[in-house]
Amino acid sequence: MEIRPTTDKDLDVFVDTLHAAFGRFPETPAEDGGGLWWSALETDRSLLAVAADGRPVGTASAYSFELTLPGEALVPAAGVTGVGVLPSHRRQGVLTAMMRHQLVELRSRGEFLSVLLASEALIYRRFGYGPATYAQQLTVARHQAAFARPRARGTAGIPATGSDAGPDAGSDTGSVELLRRAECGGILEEVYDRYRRAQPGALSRPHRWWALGAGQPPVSSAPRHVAVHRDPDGVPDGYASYSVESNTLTVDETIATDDAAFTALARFVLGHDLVTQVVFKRLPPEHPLRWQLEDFRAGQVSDDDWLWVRLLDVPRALTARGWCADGELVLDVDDPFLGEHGRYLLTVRGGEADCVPTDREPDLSLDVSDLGSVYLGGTTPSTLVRAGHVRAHRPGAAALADALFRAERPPHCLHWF
Ligand SMILES: CC(=O)SCCNC(=O)CCNC(=O)[C@H](O)C(C)(C)COP(=O)(O)OP(=O)(O)OC[C@H]1O[C@@H](n2cnc3c(N)ncnc32)[C@H](O)[C@@H]1OP(=O)(O)O
Repeated sequence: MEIRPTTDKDLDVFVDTLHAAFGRFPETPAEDGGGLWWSALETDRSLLAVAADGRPVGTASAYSFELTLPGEALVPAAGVTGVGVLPSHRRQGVLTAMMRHQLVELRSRGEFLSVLLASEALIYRRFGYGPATYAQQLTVARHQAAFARPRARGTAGIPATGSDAGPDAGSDTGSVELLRRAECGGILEEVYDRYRRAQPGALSRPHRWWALGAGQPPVSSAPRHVAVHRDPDGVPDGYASYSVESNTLTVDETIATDDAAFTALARFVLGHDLVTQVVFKRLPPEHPLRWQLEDFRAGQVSDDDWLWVRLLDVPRALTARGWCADGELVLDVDDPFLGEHGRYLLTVRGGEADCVPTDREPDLSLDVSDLGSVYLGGTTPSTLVRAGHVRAHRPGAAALADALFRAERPPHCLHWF
């Protein structure tokens, strides 16, 4: 078997093979050639696994994204996608060969992080990926959707997300306008881009995604209503893209650059007539919306992992992010898939880290996939110690690691790719 890069000429074969791996058929291409999820594929980052008889049997690709790290650091990240192996060739090591080829190639491009959304949770840990961000689906019965009066006294103004004071749900001084997806793509792109730069765990949505309508709504051009929130000066600062079917209003995503805009948008969709429930997809864990409702049980929550993270260069990755607490930690990191092992002294001072090889006794021993899980601050190291996956070599090591790895706000990603 050979793993080879693709060119534009291979796109049809790539798409065909990938669909066959999922047991599907490629949708009929739109006349203008856009709007399909694979239209944003980067052929120079795509791989085909070809069997000895010349037949393509596996695919893997990657997008060029920017990932926001804690401390609002924007770094390049490879978004692994389009992974599939024909049912006739499974469990013969095709994926393993493609993953190895891909990781080596990413490193040769100078990349130090790769991320993916896993179709199944059992596939990617062996390749060094760990779940790092989580998303919640909140289903609210509309008859229970009354908002509580904020209990904080003396709330002045409407602070930005992540500040300590909460927004007064009733004091929005902005406005909500109802548009169609087809008429507000530019607004969505601009608001999303502002939001993602300040949100740890968020991925960029390259302009070509919006231009092609690639991916899922509201990036795709599927018909959607869009509630656009504007600040008192008329500047868009949030949106909720939604559709209504069988008395259920489903919000694809609610993007807001502050809590007040989010609250206004939530009020807007929860106030929709002839709807019995509102489903908010892909909310960040611990989102305040449940707390804002009078009836805490009005919302039903289901949790899912979202972004999986893989470190390709531990010192570079650890020095690239910002840090909220000072301290020193010795990490002993095992990377069995790449046959590597390293021990690093992580020193954090004033929000920045230094990370160098050391032979000091370790504080924590962990697999690179577990380092991926804690990297963005969405999983505490102590959880993985308690689960038996990370070894703490001294009392207090896990608590120190928790304090160090915490992000200024829980990481969250809702971009589908
Ligand atoms: C980022 C994305 O694109 S996610 C999309 C992933 N693709 C899909 O889910 C499409 C449907 N599935 C497939 O195409 C294939 O089953 C794949 C790609 C998941 C696996 O490809 P394969 O070539 O069979 O994997 P490979 O033979 O290299 O397996 C490596 C190991 O992973 C294990 N493994 C692979 N897939 C799975 C799975 N779905 N569940 C559990 N274990 C798995 C294998 O058992 C094997 O274990 P071993 O080393 O202990 O023997």
